[in-house]
Amino acid sequence: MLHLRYISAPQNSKLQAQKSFLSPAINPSFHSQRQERCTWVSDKRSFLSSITAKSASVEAGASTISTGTAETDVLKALSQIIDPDFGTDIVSCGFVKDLHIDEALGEVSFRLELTTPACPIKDMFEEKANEVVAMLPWVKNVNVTMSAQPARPIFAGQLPVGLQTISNIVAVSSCKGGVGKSTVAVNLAYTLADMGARVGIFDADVYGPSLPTMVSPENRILEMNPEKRTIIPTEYLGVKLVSFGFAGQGRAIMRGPMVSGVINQLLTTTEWGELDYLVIDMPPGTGDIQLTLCQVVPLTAAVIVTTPQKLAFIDVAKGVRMFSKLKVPCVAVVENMCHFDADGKRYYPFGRGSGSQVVQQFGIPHLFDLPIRPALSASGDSGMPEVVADPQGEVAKTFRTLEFVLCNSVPRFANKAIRVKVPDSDEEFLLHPATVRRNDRSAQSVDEWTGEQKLQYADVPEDIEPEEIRPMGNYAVSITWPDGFSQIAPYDQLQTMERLVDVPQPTPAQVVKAQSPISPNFVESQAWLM
Ligand SMILES: Nc1ncnc2c1ncn2[C@@H]1O[C@H](COP(=O)(O)OP(=O)(O)OP(=O)(O)O)[C@@H](O)[C@H]1O
Repeated sequence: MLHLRYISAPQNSKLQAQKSFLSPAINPSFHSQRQERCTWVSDKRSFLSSITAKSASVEAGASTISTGTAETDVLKALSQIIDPDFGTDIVSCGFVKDLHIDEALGEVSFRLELTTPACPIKDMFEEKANEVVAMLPWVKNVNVTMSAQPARPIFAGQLPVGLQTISNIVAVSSCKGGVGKSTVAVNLAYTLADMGARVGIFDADVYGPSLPTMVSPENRILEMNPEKRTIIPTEYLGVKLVSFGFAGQGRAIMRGPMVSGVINQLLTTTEWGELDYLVIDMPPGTGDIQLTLCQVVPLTAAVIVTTPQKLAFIDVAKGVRMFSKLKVPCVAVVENMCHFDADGKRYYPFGRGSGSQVVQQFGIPHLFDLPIRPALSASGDSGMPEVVADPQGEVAKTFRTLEFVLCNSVPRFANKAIRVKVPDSDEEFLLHPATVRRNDRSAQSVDEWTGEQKLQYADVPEDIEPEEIRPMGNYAVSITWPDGFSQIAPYDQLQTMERLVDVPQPTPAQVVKAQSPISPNFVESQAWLM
């Protein structure tokens, strides 16, 4: 079942991290001879798909006509529900908001605010929340509403205004044309939208834009805001759309640098508004145009589309390497047109195995097969994505699983991170400061005798920053936190914590901006090297 997949391979590090947070004290070796260093870095990139448990998780003040016991009952009941992604209960995660209790009438209402509106298990959360609260003996009526946290800006202050309110930017890429990249991009975008996310599609293919054929917006020409000199996206079924094909120019005859300029202008001057996901339909290939695009935009994740031919493997490998160099995680490979069924048999007209070879060789966690389906082609040509035309069909099911994988594989990026360096082993990784603080195993955080966790998840603000990090011999670092707490963090323990994904190096323009007084941390961070 889907639920099982949710905690599959890509989540291992998270689960391990949570285990170390929740379980009794681990036994780090205090005699490690490694010389490791911690650096405090901050690149202004906000956490994607993360939670903010800044304050007490429930707005207790909002409760009405309730006794403390009733409220405790409700919270206790809700704390049985564990978010498999964070390994923590939904109360500690800060998801429960606006709790209202009328004990006399037996009425309870609250809102569950999730990290993303496209949360694949939101229905499960809603159902479970209803169920556990309804089981309380005095409860007669439960009213649960679902909502999502607002989009979080990425590289806030360092990106063009139009991109500042986009939470996740996902590249759908292929190394050759005609393999079905646009088909995947469009159907993925509409699946995300169907899950309740605010979505945009940017068709970055200037030479052969496919988006205008695949969707049918009423307004087929992009409008300009003459005052702000910005582009207003057109829209179809709630998804915002920008394509050169909507610029009234048709296909372009342009040289590379000019193309890059046009793509960047279209992308960065668009008023996207708040988006949970921007899906970029990349131009095919791995040349300068693609590279420039990836450098301008802080990509959250990439999905690679390929066909099963052996030859395609070489091209796909190029794509994976490009994203890997840019430190963009490839979360899935879609092997399109892999087979078709006829006369009760399955045919593989392009051979088999190149997708699984990519997955094995590059450690990409998920492979999806998309068969050749006349309906997919027809829906592409008719301007209505297949997942919209046939939401219960096989294709829609595949895309729901891809959406599920994407939402759960979107890594937690380094916003402000502690860089742990292991000079003798080349090992270097980033940790979120709040994770480090939450994993403190001292007597102040964990009961020495029972192993019971005293420091609760929500006790540590998500945006906590260390004041000072000092090495202690070669086995640990001492971290001073703003509340005065001095944490001794052994390197062995740091190694078990959930790691953040490093982000692409900033472009010179970003560094220059980061040196302004508005965002000093970027540069300051480089000085934390020990
Ligand atoms: N699985 C499939 N079954 C049938 N037709 C498909 C399938 N996938 C894609 N197609 C069709 O193949 C054609 C090419 O697909 P698409 O435009 O998505 O490819 P692309 O890689 O984006 O191409 P380009 O690089 O030229 O933009 C389209 O007509 C599309 O409808």
